[in-house]
Amino acid sequence: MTQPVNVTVTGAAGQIGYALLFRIASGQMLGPDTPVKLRLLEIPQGVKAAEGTAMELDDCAFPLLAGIDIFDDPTAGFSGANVALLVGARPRGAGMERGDLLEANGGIFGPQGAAINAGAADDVRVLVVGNPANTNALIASAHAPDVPADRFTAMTRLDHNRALSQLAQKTQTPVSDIANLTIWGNHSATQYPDIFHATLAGKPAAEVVNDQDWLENTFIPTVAKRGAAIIDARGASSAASAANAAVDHVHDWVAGTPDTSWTSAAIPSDGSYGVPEGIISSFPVRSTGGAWEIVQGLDINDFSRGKIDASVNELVEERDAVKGLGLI
Ligand SMILES: NC(=O)C1=CN([C@@H]2O[C@H](COP(=O)(O)OP(=O)(O)OC[C@H]3O[C@@H](n4cnc5c(N)ncnc54)[C@H](O)[C@@H]3O)[C@@H](O)[C@H]2O)C=CC1
Ligand SMILES: O=C([O-])CC(=O)C(=O)O
Repeated sequence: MTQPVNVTVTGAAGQIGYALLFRIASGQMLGPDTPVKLRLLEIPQGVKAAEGTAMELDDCAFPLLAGIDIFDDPTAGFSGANVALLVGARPRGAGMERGDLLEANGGIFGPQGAAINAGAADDVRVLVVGNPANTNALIASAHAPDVPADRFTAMTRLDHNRALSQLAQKTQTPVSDIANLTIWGNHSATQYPDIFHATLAGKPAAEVVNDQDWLENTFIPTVAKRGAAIIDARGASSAASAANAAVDHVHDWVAGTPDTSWTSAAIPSDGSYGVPEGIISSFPVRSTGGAWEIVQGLDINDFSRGKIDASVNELVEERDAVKGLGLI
């Protein structure tokens, strides 16, 4: 039997945790031949609910689930972690400014980065889901100097999947026939879903769509503001779709992306496409050999350039803000 993979999930008692843990334990994230040991990390008030979720996980009798441990201490929770899913975060409260939110999350992601640095496995791969995800990932990475920076990523796969569905519906194309869509920038309303390199059954998507008004005034805002639309409709933020995207992200990171298409993930910039080095920005990415690579050599038209720059500028502002607060 293969050695179990240790998967630490923070915010395990939250709504994404509830949708995510069962998918991981069933083998959908790491494949049908890989046993997993779950390490659930919560704040003390969340431990009892996490215990309840663990009871339900037991009750599924998943053949691949090799154990569940629950922690309220990050150092213990990340000890030996091969995969770390950082879901728990401080939500924006009434009257909270962006600086307050960044500071509150710095208090979570700084210590978690340090705990990953201290005790995670050498091959640890980190996905930050908790918002503001890109900057939280930057904070965690800054506190983990011994872990290669490219192991810290943030989730824009939900945005990518939302964009796939919107384009599929507009063009009456099966999702499986769409390739090479990209989300650029921040997981925020400034993100840029880019169809200019996408293909629909091999045909250029922008030519098939041939509707700049739809692109600018329907597609981009629908994808970028989908999170708020879900909150408005459901009375709670996206949970099952966020969990699904986390499963997709880690699955592709570990197993590799198919040759037929790239995907989107927020990873540390190497300066590609004019994105300042070190910023954790969403790019077109492929995974080979267990590492993300930015797809190179794409022509960026003026429309895309403006949109990418706007979102990247927001990331630069967030980085400067957390630097100013002494969080990185
Ligand atoms: N990147 C993305 O695409 C998406 C990100 N999100 C974000 O994911 C995060 C989680 O969302 P939900 O599960 O709906 O929230 P939730 O409020 O239902 O659950 C969050 C859980 O995290 C726990 N928690 C808080 N601080 C913690 C800490 N320091 N250590 C461990 N656990 C901690 C809380 O006790 C709670 O159980 C939010 O920040 C949300 O904005 C949500 C959807 C999509
Ligand atoms: O704003 C939120 O908490 C939810 C979110 O990130 C999304 O659905 O994209």
